[in-house]
Amino acid sequence: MVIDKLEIEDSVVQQTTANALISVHDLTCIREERILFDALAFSVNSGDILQIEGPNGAGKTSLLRILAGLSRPYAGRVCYLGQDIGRCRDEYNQDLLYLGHLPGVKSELTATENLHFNLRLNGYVDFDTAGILGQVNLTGFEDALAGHLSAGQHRRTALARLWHTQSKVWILDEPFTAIDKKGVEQLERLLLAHADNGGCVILTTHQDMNQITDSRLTKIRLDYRFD
Ligand SMILES: Nc1ncnc2c1ncn2[C@@H]1O[C@H](COP(=O)(O)OP(=O)(O)OP(=O)(O)O)[C@@H](O)[C@H]1O
Repeated sequence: MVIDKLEIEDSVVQQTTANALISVHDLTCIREERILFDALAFSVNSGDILQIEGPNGAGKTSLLRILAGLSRPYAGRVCYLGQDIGRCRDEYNQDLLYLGHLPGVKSELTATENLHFNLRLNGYVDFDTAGILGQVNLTGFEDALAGHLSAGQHRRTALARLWHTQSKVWILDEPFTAIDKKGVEQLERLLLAHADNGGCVILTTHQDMNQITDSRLTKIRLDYRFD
């Protein structure tokens, strides 16, 4: 019987990371001939909140995009439930909510239309748009064009889908940007509740968090490298 190398690697990965939602193996990323990180290995379980730290340009967004399957690493692999994400793309995409630091909100649509569009795109058909927008303090702005909203309200429009999604894996690039203090606390509580309900959160932020204490966080630091 011939077993290809990937099948052998898959079985090893499944044994070594049986309980992990996400596992990362020997991940290397090179941009513009600069190694951002190499041989990175870690896993993320249900209940985990993982913060990727590091200075501007260290490679945090690059790592999140690789974890979300939006770009490919130079080497290494990312697995979801022990399977390479390239091999379980549909299942992974269904369980993944990725919010990049450009929040994917269309200026020419209203807050309601944006939320509706994003939830429908992710397969949801039955939801209370006004109720969800109320959760992010956008009551009264439901019909405002996103292009006319403040920066914080614009960001809240993007974040609103977190209050409805059933995706387990949340990958969030700078989710607190432009959000006021109360909104940050509200979002932190939502992230904690999501993790407590069996999901996981992987995020970057340059902002201090108060609700999510250090004891609740796992941190991975990327440093700016010149080699
Ligand atoms: N698609 C790309 N092509 C070429 N270079 C890229 C690409 N994406 C990122 N880079 C470079 O990789 C480096 C890391 O960028 P990245 O956005 O991952 O950093 P970051 O840690 O998220 O920074 P910040 O804290 O400023 O958001 C930067 O020098 C950037 O110019």
